[in-house]
Amino acid sequence: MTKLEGPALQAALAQLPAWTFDAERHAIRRALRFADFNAAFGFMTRAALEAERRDHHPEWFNVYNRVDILFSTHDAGGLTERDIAFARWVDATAPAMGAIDERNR
Ligand SMILES: C[C@H](O)[C@H](O)[C@H]1CNC2=NC(N)=NC(=O)C2=N1
Repeated sequence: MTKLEGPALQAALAQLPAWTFDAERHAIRRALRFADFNAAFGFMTRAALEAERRDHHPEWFNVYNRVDILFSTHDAGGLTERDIAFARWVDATAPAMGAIDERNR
């Protein structure tokens, strides 16, 4: 899987307005907030099963109702289409489970 660079990277990021690009990590981040720990962990459980299915795993951090997600393809040293695809899954799944973006608080 090729690391996304240049115009291909810009085009991919343009499809993911809810995510921020971390240039240092060559990764994307999204900070979610749920109603409570149960809702946050429910999302994480679904995401964990999805990660296993994809063989593609997030770096993430959870405290109570917050889930901070970072996607990067470790084997490629940066962002690939696999991260973009999983980010789209998060975008389709998290709002339906009550998530809102942490910065909108
Ligand atoms: C052996 C195994 O398939 C690899 O280590 C996979 C597992 N999950 C992974 N997840 C992520 N985010 N990046 C990887 O490079 C990666 N590699």
